[in-house]
Amino acid sequence: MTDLLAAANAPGCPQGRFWGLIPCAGVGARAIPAGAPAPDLPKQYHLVAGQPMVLHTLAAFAGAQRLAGTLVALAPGDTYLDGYHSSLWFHAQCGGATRADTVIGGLKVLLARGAAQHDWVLVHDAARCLVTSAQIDGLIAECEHDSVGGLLAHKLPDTLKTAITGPTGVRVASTVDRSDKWLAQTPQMFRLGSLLDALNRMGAAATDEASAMEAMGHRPKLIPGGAHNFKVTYPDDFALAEAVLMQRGGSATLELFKGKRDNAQPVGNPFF
Ligand SMILES: Nc1ccn([C@@H]2O[C@H](COP(=O)(O)OP(=O)(O)OP(=O)(O)O)[C@@H](O)[C@H]2O)c(=O)n1
Ligand SMILES: C[C@](O)(CO)[C@H](O)COP(=O)(O)O
Repeated sequence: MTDLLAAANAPGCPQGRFWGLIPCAGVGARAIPAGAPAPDLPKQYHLVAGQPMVLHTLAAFAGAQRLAGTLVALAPGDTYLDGYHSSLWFHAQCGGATRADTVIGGLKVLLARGAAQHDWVLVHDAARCLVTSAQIDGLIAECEHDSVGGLLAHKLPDTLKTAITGPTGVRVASTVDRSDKWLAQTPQMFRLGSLLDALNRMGAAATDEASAMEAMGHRPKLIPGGAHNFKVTYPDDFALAEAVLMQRGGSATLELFKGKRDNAQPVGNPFF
């Protein structure tokens, strides 16, 4: 079994390898409490359960069995991760003004470092720090033989309203049928070349990878991801993420990166 998996990830494999890509170049404006000053660091570096949020995300990717490597796409000038090294991920300052720009920059770096057009890429928000290695491997297993690819998503659990804003405030305009509604999560998994083409065509209007693929006429697979795979977006979300991580034990991230800060030597990665 191990040999089979190694072969599936070998360079030149016709089925393609699997790469992680973590857009990590946002500022986290919605995570700042109303009236509070802007923090020194963007939200992905805030401490959650004792570690910078993105390290929890990276721990999940480091634990996924099928990935050949993971790229963290940082904003230009962001050196926060310089002291952290792992054979399983690397980082590059290839971020852009929008999430779509950052993903496009990351895809180009992967291609420049030897990834193939037909390789698969799993794009995942740095700020979605509760994803598990099992979910990442599960998404690969569900999508690797699909002609398009797919994404983790959560079937809408609540009644859905549209709103209208008028002189008496924000009021309900209508109630929408929720039977076919899902919340898009990440990772979102597509062939690297197809995704780059789709994002280049759609540009910043693509708030996720799937919407760019949809605009090309594709129908990505929806794979249930669960309520815990939420994106830390608003101030209250930090406490929720911390509670889930502490309930899980919270130690995997700590163990994985312990001692890797300061004077650590880069660890050789066969692909980078
Ligand atoms: N130009 C950007 C914008 C966002 N992201 C990343 O995309 C993910 C999801 O975006 P979001 O939660 O919206 O993060 P921010 O853009 O930082 O948040 P906000 O919109 O509140 O400023 C985050 O990991 C964020 O770092 C990115 O890499 N490049
Ligand atoms: C990619 C995403 O997390 C899927 O829900 C989402 O679209 C990101 O949107 P944001 O506005 O950049 O947070």
